[in-house]
Amino acid sequence: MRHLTEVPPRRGLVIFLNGTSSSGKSAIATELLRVLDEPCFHMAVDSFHAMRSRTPVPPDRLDTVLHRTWQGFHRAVAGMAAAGNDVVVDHVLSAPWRLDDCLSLFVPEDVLFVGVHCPEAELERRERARGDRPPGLAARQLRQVHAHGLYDVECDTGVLDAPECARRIKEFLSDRPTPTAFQKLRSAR
Ligand SMILES: Nc1ncnc2c1ncn2[C@@H]1O[C@H](COP(=O)(O)OP(=O)(O)OP(=O)(O)O)[C@@H](O)[C@H]1O
Repeated sequence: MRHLTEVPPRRGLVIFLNGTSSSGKSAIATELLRVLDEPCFHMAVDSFHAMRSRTPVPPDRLDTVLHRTWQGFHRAVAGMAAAGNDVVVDHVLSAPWRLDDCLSLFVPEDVLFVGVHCPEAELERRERARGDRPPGLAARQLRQVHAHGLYDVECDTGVLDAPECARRIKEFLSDRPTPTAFQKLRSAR
């Protein structure tokens, strides 16, 4: 490897997968990384929580610690894209401030906003089968996660498998219309 003194400027693409827990975001992200032509990073909110030390947090500080983790995750995604890296974001927009924060940080024309849907009964079935998520978590998130009501692309993982969702997202990328969903959502604020 040569040590470069200059790297050509580039703005990274952000493929933003939003859906409840167990909706299939990670499975789609894994497929996207397999099929996309450019080097690409899967950035999942779960992996940011997993990076935190296991030191017990006093209950009265927990909300602050969690909010800093989410805010740091959003800024890390924006930073990777600003350095020219393509990113697949795997996130749960289960509170309105999370979308507002992302809208204020990401370059809106560079975001492909993907709604990952799954019927509630199937979410409950997956939760039981996985056994590593609290029962009812996805159902509790369902109402808020898609409340903003606007995407560039939507997938129903109750019908399509992850490779097919990834194929459709990749196909959409080849001829992306503007304004993007992020541009529309930002101008509506
Ligand atoms: N399209 C699909 N069809 C059927 N099962 C799927 C599909 N996508 C994912 N699954 C299964 O659903 C479970 C959850 O998938 P995955 O981990 O991708 O979801 P997630 O949205 O990333 O969840 P979390 O946010 O809780 O990490 C896994 O057991 C996975 O095998």
